[in-house]
Amino acid sequence: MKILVCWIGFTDIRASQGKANGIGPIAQAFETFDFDRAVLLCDSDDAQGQRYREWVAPRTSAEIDLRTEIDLDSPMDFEGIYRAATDALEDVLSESTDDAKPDLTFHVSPGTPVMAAVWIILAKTRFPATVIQSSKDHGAQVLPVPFHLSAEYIADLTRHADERLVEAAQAPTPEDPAFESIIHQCGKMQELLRRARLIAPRHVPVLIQGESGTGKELLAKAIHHASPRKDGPFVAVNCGAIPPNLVEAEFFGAVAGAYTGSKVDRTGHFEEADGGTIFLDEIGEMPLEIQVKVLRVLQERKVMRVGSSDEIDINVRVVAATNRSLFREVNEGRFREDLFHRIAVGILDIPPLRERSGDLDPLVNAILADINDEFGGSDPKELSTPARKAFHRHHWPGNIRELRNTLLRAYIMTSGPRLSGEMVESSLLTFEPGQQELLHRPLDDEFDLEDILNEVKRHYIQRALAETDGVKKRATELLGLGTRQTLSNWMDKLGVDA
Ligand SMILES: Nc1ncnc2c1ncn2[C@@H]1O[C@H](COP(=O)(O)OP(=O)(O)OP(=O)(O)O)[C@@H](O)[C@H]1O
Repeated sequence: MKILVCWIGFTDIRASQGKANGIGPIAQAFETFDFDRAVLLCDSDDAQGQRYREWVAPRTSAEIDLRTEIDLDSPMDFEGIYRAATDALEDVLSESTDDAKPDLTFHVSPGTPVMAAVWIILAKTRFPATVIQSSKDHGAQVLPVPFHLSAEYIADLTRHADERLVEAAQAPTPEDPAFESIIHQCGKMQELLRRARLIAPRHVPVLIQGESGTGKELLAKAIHHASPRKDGPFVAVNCGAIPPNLVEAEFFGAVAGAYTGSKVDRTGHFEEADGGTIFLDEIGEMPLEIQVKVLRVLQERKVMRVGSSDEIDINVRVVAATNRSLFREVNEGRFREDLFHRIAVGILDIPPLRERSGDLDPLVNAILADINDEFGGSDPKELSTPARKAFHRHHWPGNIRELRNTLLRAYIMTSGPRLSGEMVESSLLTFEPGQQELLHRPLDDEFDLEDILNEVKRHYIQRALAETDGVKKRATELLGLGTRQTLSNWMDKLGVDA
């Protein structure tokens, strides 16, 4: 269903009265494009609108939906124009079904510059649409609007929401033992956890963003345990790992018989999490049709099991996590903007390990202590100096799970009391940024040449320092850098510790 939405402008009215040089922008659009329906907004009197409709209707096969008596204070009344346009669009969308989603076009030429500006804002944010314009010389044509207002607008909104949260709590943050399991030392993690402690006790949804294995679930659990819901359940759901035919039943439950073979009622994850926290991991993978239903559950605080019409009250806090940019997912239409705003109230970005200068040693120590507790019994193992150096030499892109698995592999293979350098080396899965991988990264929105070059520099500086026991003069020679000062400058710039 192709729908044109626009104001009836002065030139259109004059054209219909035979007083303009040409047929006016709306009739021009009808000559170039086919529409099923045209929603025409008229801020002049009803009679004038009706006369225009009679004049323009024979020029198009589109059904004309004329909306008159729109009261504007002035042709520059931003608020009135915005409200009239969004009311009309909400109306149009409410009449549509999922199968017949309207394909919207906004015509920016009829009307005032403020009206044109509002169409562009709406087309790039709440109501994605094609924008067209027309002129006497070139007729009607699509107007390219090649920027992503939506992503910037969302980022800005969320930044403000975030700033407000931080400002609201400049008071010292309560120490909570729930966060003790998150090993850290670097400033970035300290700041992140300060904010997490502020958000945890409030009943606000949280969105945790970070690369795979950086500790998103660990942080989500800590938030739950530091909240008044700590005695309630913590239910973790990996949104990307549920078979499509079961998604609905998994989230909302199902009554016996709703599916072939189901003999008993099934409780959904939202119900399981009642009184506690539901952790929606990889929320970016949630299918769009489930997003609508999750949104409804969050708004109405009720779920309906598949096959039942009874509503069940639920009281859950949502903590969601993603390792992809949800801004981009929203912008590209894969994630609903309204759900994004529902869940992204407190936003926490976990930095990858490569940006956590100083965190490697405490993490290695803590993880080894954990492994010793679990497997060591009365014979705990420790790291030899070469083993520790081997950890420093390795390029850890960001993944703490990988660090843990490497330690565990080395531990299991070591029979004596001390993990050797060779054992650690042989336990490392070589994810080093080899030439192939470095030269074949996708040139997508994430690509940043500067970042890649810095990654390489950081990697070799860390290796040189590890191999020379931190003797900068030697490391400078190994790196072929000329002077020690150059090395120090690079280290400062890249955040590498001596
Ligand atoms: N700061 C930390 N201190 C101690 N252990 C950590 C830390 N961060 C992560 N870990 C450990 O690393 C492993 C991965 O963490 P977690 O599962 O929380 O990551 P994730 O970001 O949720 O991963 P994914 O994106 O794959 O779901 C877990 O064993 C976790 O306990």
